[in-house]
Amino acid sequence: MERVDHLAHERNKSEFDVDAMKIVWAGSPHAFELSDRISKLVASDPGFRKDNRTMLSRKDLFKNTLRKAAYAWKTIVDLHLSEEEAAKLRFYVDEPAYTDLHWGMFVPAIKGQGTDEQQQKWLPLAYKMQIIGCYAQTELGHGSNVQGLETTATFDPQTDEFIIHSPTLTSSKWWPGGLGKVATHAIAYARLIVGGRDYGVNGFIVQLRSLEDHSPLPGITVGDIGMKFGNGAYNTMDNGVLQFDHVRIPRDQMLMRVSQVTREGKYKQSDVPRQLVYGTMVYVRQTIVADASCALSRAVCIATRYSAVRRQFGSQNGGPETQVIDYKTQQSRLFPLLASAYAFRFIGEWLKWLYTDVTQRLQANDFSTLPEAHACTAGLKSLTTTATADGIEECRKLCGGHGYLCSSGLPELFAVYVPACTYEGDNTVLLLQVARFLMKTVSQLGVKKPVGTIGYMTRVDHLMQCRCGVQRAEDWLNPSALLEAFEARAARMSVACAQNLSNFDNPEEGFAELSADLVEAAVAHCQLIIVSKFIEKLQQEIPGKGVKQQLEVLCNIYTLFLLHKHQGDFLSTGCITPKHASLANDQLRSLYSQVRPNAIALVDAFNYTDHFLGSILGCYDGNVYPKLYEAAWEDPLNDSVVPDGYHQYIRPLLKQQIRTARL
Ligand SMILES: CCCCCCCCCCCCCC(=O)SCCNC(=O)CCNC(=O)[C@H](O)C(C)(C)COP(=O)(O)OP(=O)(O)OC[C@H]1O[C@@H](n2cnc3c(N)ncnc32)[C@H](O)[C@@H]1OP(=O)(O)O
Ligand SMILES: Cc1cc2nc3c(=O)[nH]c(=O)nc-3n(C[C@H](O)[C@H](O)[C@H](O)COP(=O)(O)OP(=O)(O)OC[C@H]3O[C@@H](n4cnc5c(N)ncnc54)[C@H](O)[C@@H]3O)c2cc1C
Repeated sequence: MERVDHLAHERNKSEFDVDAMKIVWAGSPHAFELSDRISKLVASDPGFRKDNRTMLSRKDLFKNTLRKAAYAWKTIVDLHLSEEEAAKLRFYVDEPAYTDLHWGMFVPAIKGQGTDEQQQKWLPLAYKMQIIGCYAQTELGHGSNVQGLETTATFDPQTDEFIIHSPTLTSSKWWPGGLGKVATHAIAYARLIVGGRDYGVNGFIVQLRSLEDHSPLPGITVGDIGMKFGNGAYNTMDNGVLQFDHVRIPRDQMLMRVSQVTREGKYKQSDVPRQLVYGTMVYVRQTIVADASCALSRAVCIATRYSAVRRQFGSQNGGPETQVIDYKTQQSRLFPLLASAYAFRFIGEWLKWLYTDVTQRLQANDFSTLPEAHACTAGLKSLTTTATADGIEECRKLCGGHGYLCSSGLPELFAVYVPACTYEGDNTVLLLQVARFLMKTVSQLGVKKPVGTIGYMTRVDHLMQCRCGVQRAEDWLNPSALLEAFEARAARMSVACAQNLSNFDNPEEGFAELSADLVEAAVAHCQLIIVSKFIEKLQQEIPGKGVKQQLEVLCNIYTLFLLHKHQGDFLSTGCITPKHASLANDQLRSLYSQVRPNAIALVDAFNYTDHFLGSILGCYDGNVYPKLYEAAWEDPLNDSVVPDGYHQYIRPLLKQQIRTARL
């Protein structure tokens, strides 16, 4: 039977070359070809089916994840997939699993913090999955405060070993993904104690389980920490608890790139800064930013397609009702999220570039850009994950009642995504790191020239007193007007915080007292980075009919939406007047009308398969109602017409009601 495309009339309206946009979204023709091929490979293989996840018990769910991970590995080996192809395949399998931590943190930690010899020894085993690793940093008592970790690694010069020990209940490792049931090895973070002196936290490679029968090694107590938020969702992951009871490991299993302990028990610090011990977190935060656009674009794709299918009210003379996407309120909630998905895509690309650049500099012993890289990865991770988690929930509401069904894909997407606001650094804690960087920059103005993303501070005198020149709504389309408003707001908020801080005798006390304002200043700075990189992206040549114009509309929506949402900041710092704010809002409304005919094509450009989207509401052909109806009958509760428990719990009730009625 020929498939009917219920969204064809929407696709026909689009004013740009969707195939060209697909390449812009993917990043390059090569990236597009890779994503397209691998996503179709996964979608067409029943071994990667995922539509039954929310109905399985935890044990069945977990076993199914193990099966899928093993099947994915077999596919990778059988098809001789490259590293890049394998990573894409894991991405499209779309199920949190121990492999995320093995490839995403264990391997990068050895690469970033191990010496050449350590890499030569451990990486080949990890690459072939002959060992499976996790990243065991967080403890029951401490996650954010890494310096507060309690696990100890005490050097024993007699045996040339470290003794890894959990001295308290609160020092139990708690949360590491893959630890609970699978990992054979961990990078465990512990306080390095040499000759009775505490040298702070460092990473150690510790074997946890036998490679023969998977039983925990002597001195190791390990298990899963229990069910987490939502059905299915992150419960495919075995986040674990781990205690060490005087576990001995050879000295050469301390990751020794940053500091070393010699055979004689001497501690040595390399030339590299100590902060590189935190390097794996910087790497993962950068990947999380890139990932935010994937999660948000999925939710937006579902909500946009469904908003074009769904009709409510407004029928004229018995004709069709209004598509809900035509309501201005729906547009004002949905289109900023569509624009954010594109903005996060481009900031993710830029951050990847920044990370590569800082890595190359570190290799050449140039550590000058490390503080900026830390501030950018921390701040952008915080901003994009908060906006994405909120955005997925908004998309669920945009889909009305049907958005609450698991078959919409949105509840599970939210439940899987929302811990991103906490893991790899709580979002508020990370913004406070950005605020420290900003306060340091302001205090050094005139002594040290700010560069890179903080370069706008060189014009602080101008930014403190400039006036917005916008006179008509269209003037807000001028990138210089937008940039200056965002730069002035960010600079003024940072300078105001710095001035307030100077009123305190004790700077740390002042920082704690003003921390809520400091977080807002950090948000303003990070929003400026995203806006400025989107504008920079549009200064490049972008091929394809109408593609650049669409991106300009999205960039303006993203920027003016932020200005509208945070107009309190812009007004209170005097960067704009109420008249400017009102003109910005007028312009925003007009931009929504421009994006409307292109909305479906703009989400088609994500090129997601129905398998990856995992949503009846978001399916490509828009044939929503028959699919919802069919799916309802597949629920196990509908296996029988009369439910289990009828004779025990319903019938006696009904009988009792009959007797009461007769009385
Ligand atoms: C494709 C693959 C996908 C992979 C996805 C994986 C799956 C994901 C699944 C989920 C997986 C989830 C997995 C997980 O969740 S793994 C666990 C993740 N845990 C965290 O993220 C903990 C968060 N806490 C911290 O990072 C630190 O303790 C903070 C930063 C809060 C404070 O720390 P501390 O109290 O020690 O520091 P300080 O404030 O005295 O500052 C000291 C100096 O150090 C500088 N500094 C601080 N940090 C960094 C840094 N990073 N690079 C460079 N520099 C840094 C700082 O600017 C300052 O500089 P200066 O001012 O003195 O110059
Ligand atoms: C799903 C998931 C997977 C994870 N995977 C791993 C893993 O693989 N490996 C691993 O090691 N860890 C992992 N973690 C742990 C994670 O990294 C930590 O939970 C995270 O760093 C937050 O730390 P916390 O839990 O100690 O939060 P807390 O620091 O206790 O935060 C609690 C509250 O206190 C606030 N707060 C804390 N400090 C400050 C401050 N200085 N100023 C103001 N407010 C503050 C926070 O904003 C938050 O509101 C995972 C966590 C989750 C949820």
